Amino acid sequence: MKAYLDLLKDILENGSQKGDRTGTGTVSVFGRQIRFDLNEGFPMVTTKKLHLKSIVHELLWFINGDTNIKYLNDNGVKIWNAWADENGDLGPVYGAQWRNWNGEGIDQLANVVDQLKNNPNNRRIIISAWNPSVMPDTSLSFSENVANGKAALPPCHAFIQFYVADGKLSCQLYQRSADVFLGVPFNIASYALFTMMLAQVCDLELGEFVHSFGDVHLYNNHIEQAQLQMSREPKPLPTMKLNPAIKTIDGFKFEDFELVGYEFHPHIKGAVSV
Ligand SMILES: Nc1nc(=O)c2c([nH]1)NC[C@@H]1CN(c3ccc(C(=O)N[C@@H](CCC(=O)O)C(=O)O)cc3)CN21
Ligand SMILES: O=c1ccn([C@H]2C[C@H](O)[C@@H](COP(=O)(O)O)O2)c(=O)[nH]1
Repeated sequence: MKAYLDLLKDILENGSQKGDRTGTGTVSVFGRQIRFDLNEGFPMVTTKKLHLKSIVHELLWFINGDTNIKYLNDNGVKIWNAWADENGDLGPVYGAQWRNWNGEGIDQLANVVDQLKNNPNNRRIIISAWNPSVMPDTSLSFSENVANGKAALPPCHAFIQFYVADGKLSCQLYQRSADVFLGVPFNIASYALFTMMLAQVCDLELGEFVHSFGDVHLYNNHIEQAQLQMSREPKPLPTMKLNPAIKTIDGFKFEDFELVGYEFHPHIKGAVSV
């Protein structure tokens, strides 16, 4: 995970101080890209312990088209609680856009599976979570926006393209806004896993996960945590095993994933800016 540590260093060395919506303030750079060959191990950050359970449940929750935190909370995952309304709703966030874009019955994920299987040379194999018609009004609260049919937060990982060459599946994500200490380690593992799941159900080998960033920032209250990570030696990457019996993208359950050989340095706490 040298690419991740290099990104932290780049932000600390080249970043500008920038205010932000949450009021915390960040050190920020614009326009960066990191890439991971998925044949070289599963890209889990090793310089702090990552909570894979939250990552897997969140991904299954997106795939289910779910936008209420109940499923996450029932499985002990609290990472979306701060933005949900009193009923647990987040409005039309990722799951809604992936499986039922704009409420129009457009299932982008099913279309991706179909194209990967039947038309892999296609240059239009895309999922867009970005939907201008559900952008929140930032002068209102999260729950007021949800009540108005808007998303509590606009998507950060917004645009995903898949690519097949030589029988290998690659994925590129455009992330418009990236919390490099808390969100990015989750996002890398999540999209690596998503690519592996799609490769399995579409009978493809693994290619790369390419992660492109817009505003990639370190919150000012995460600087010491980032420096501690940079002082640590990365460990070899683990291997992710998927239950080979699963042949549909909707067929995966939590028990179908096994991470083997994850070596890590101790967890590092950091407050999330809401
Ligand atoms: N400021 C901010 N950063 C984010 O990364 C982020 C948001 N907001 N809002 C929407 C989602 C929610 N995400 C989150 C929220 C919290 C954690 C977090 O607290 N992580 C801790 C605990 C992990 C756990 O409980 O499983 C960590 O140490 O990684 C991670 C991702 C990613 N997104
Ligand atoms: O998957 C995610 C979701 C969110 N983030 C971060 C990026 C920003 O720090 C905040 C969102 O705030 P905006 O003002 O809407 O940009 O959440 C992430 O890194 N990964």
